[in-house]
Amino acid sequence: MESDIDLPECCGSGCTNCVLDRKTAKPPTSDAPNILDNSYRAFQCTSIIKCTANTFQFRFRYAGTHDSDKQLSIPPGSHLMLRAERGFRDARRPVAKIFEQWRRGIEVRPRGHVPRVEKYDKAERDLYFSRPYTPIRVDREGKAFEVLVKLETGGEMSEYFTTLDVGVVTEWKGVYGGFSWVRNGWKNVVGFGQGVGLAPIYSIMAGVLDDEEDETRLHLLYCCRDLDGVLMRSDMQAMGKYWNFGYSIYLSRESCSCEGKLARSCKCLSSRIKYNEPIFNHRLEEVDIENVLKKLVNGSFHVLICGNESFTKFVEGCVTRLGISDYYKF
Ligand SMILES: Cc1cc2nc3c(=O)[nH]c(=O)nc-3n(C[C@H](O)[C@H](O)[C@H](O)COP(=O)(O)OP(=O)(O)OC[C@H]3O[C@@H](n4cnc5c(N)ncnc54)[C@H](O)[C@@H]3O)c2cc1C
Repeated sequence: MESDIDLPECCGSGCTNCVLDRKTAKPPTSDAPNILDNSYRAFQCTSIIKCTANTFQFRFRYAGTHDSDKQLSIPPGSHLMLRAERGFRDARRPVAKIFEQWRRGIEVRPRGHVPRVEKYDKAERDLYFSRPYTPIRVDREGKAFEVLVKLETGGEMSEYFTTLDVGVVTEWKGVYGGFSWVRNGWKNVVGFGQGVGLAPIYSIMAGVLDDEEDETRLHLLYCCRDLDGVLMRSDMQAMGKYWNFGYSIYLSRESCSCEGKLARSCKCLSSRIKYNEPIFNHRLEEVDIENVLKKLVNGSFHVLICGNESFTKFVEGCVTRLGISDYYKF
């Protein structure tokens, strides 16, 4: 029998019989049956909000009619697969106004050869492609979830997202992911997120704050290019009112006309942020990570990391040098 270790990567072809169903599919977490049972389900787009120049928040609500006894269960930190037809452009749906500016800003380049992983389910016709996305919020009763999507120039699914509008029905399946939250499992959890990599860490931390019996202390270190690129800014401010949540935002490329950058604080920035908003006009450095983690070494703690490859490597290197091996990379 094929062991899980030998299984190939997900080929991104949106197969009904997906390799992920064997690798990282999560078992149901409660007694009520879940709408998401590892087959594609219809979800209608009910809102689209522009968060930054290239990141949009989409809300999707279950569009099935025969599952009134089922609930929508998506554990924090897990992801779903969205699939779309390879021929989605043939539908010639008009581009919604909300995406016009992004589309104008992109340099349109022909798609060259994009390497594909060998198709897992060869019995399935190659009609679809799929990509994973991480819900930031789930409304169990309303059977809806929200995702933050950073549109990539030349990206196939990014193009598909720009053909969506309120009312369009999409196909999602899940639930996937290797991380499981355990209530009060650690005294402290420190999350390092970068850009849209905030999603799994945000959903886990918001879940802890919603759970009155969970007393885990949470520390979020979030990295962005500039102030306009900060996602979930007002949500983080609201979370900051909880006794067990603290955060800092680091801006690596915020332009600055004063000399504050040298002093790791900046007058131009302070005029644009709220009183006591913990936003710093410099890149996250090893010393910042040390300062947070060294205070926690005497209690149990866990580290979560989500960002691009170089960010993940940098944070992983720092925590490893501090002798910490209890960390999870999304
Ligand atoms: C577990 C997991 C969870 C995720 N959660 C989220 C999430 O919540 N939100 C989110 O926004 N993303 C998330 N992602 C990333 C997401 O799945 C997609 O990878 C992302 O949206 C890009 O997909 P795409 O189809 O638009 O780009 P692809 O078509 O896959 O292209 C990938 C990259 O290659 C570039 N490219 C494509 N064609 C060319 C070409 N001809 N020449 C040069 N470069 C080219 C594109 O610009 C893009 O940057 C997650 C990824 C994982 C693994």
